[in-house]
Amino acid sequence: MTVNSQHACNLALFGAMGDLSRRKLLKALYYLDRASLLHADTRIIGLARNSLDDQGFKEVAIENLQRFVPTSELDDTILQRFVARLSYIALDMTEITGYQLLADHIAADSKPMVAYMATPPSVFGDICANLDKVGLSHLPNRIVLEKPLGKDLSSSQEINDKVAEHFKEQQIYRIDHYLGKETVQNLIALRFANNLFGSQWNQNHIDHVQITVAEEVGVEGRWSYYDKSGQMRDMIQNHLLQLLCLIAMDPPYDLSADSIRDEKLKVLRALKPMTGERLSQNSVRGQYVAGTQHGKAVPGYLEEEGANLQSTTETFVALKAEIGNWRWAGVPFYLRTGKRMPSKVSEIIIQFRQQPHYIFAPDQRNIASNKLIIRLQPDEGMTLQIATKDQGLDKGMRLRSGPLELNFSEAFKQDRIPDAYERLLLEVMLGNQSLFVRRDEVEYAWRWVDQIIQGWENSNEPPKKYQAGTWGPVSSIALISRDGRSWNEDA
Ligand SMILES: NC(=O)C1=CN([C@@H]2O[C@H](COP(=O)(O)OP(=O)(O)OC[C@H]3O[C@@H](n4cnc5c(N)ncnc54)[C@H](OP(=O)(O)O)[C@@H]3O)[C@@H](O)[C@H]2O)C=CC1
Ligand SMILES: O=C1O[C@H](COP(=O)(O)O)[C@@H](O)[C@H](O)[C@H]1O
Repeated sequence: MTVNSQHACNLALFGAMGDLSRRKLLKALYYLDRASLLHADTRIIGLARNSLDDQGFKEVAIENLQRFVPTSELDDTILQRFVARLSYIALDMTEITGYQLLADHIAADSKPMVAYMATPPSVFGDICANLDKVGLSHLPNRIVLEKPLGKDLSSSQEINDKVAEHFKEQQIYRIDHYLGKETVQNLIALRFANNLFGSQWNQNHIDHVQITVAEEVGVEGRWSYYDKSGQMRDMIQNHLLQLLCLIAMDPPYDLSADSIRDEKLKVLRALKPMTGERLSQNSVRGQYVAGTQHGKAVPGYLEEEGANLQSTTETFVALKAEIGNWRWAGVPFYLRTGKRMPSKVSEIIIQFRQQPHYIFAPDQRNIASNKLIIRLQPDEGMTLQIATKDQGLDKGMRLRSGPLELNFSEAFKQDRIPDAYERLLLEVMLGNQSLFVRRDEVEYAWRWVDQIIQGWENSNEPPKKYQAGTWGPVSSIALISRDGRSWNEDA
């Protein structure tokens, strides 16, 4: 890709001293510079409360890049070029003082401003209002909003309303970092560039879909945020529903942001409500207790730093979701995600149906169907399980299941797969909204998630306990085995 003058911008990084900025965003920007994807005129203005000057911020950036970028990838010439782009403004984001400095700082040139809000959502409204007051809310300026966008539909609407008073939808880039993962974008290529899959992608050929996002980490010192959220709001409402949409959506008219987002929205609207009997049968919530991971003892959720012993927040969710449309009628989507699982695995399993007439040995039925395993992380790639004849004169027509394997790093000789934030920052700078979530998507996702949370709260049932280092409560196994199916064991 070449970087032309249209890609130059003034990136205003609100919350520049926070964890996300220090750990992920500065690093992603450095890698973009290293890949020659930052225009020579692009400037980065850090904004936070700490009283620092430009030099102090440059030092913070260097210190964090030295910490988070492997030494072999930290090139001194690029590092110097990168920090030369940095400047800093100290401000309280809720006060207008400081915004005029920002406006003056960037007034001298005609580059668009990208305001990245790596801050709590409680200040999004103030930042937007203040940017507007100093004349920075016009097109082509854009804003980037970090998650979480509210804790339910109404709080999300409140945030979106405040932002919308000052910025138009085409200026707003809502982050779901899963959409920036290379392998997640690859779902679009897989489905719409391969007739082999495209032609089979419906209820005639697919038996069911599984989406697993298992994390090894616990709450990592984020108790005060996480306990108000839980795995449903933290992971299902955004990341898993976005994955489900990319798997289930109809082919978009083209690759434009709104064509893709229109199709994703239709899926969210077609999700069958989860209430009453359907909710109790088709959902499991869990909370981890002390256990072991990789042979090491780890604490339970209620023993984590800052824990409230009464908490009934879920750290694991399994769901059987159904999509009420022609393509997916009768095809369950099993979703599961949890913290403190045995390993970090994000994968999507497409289990194809068997052929209509079966002619092989009765004990080999389970081999005679295809399974597509899409590994999002780690070890990004795909495996298609296919049935072949077992080799050898003595085998007769015995079947054997074997993998057709595509490992992205090996196949494409990539030394590193770019982090999601690199892709997302680049797309914002290019002004492409395809990998960002539109307001109506966020709100339909909340509608579906809210009724599940409401149902759980009404039932008064506490989450089921599971030991850290296991795949979740046993009832999550029952949820799928009741249908005569099982979670993919290769996870
Ligand atoms: N950290 C992560 O890995 C992820 C974070 N996010 C989201 O990104 C956002 C930022 O997260 P994170 O970096 O972890 O949070 P931090 O609390 O570490 O950083 C927030 C930053 O915003 C600043 N800030 C907050 N209020 C004000 C204010 N009124 N005036 C000036 N500065 C202010 C803080 O300054 P001060 O320190 O002075 O308060 C700090 O620099 C959150 O919405 C979070 O949910 C999303 C995904 C992952
Ligand atoms: O948004 C979030 O995502 C992370 C998991 O992201 P991944 O890229 O490491 O899979 C999760 O741990 C965190 O709780 C959540 O807020």
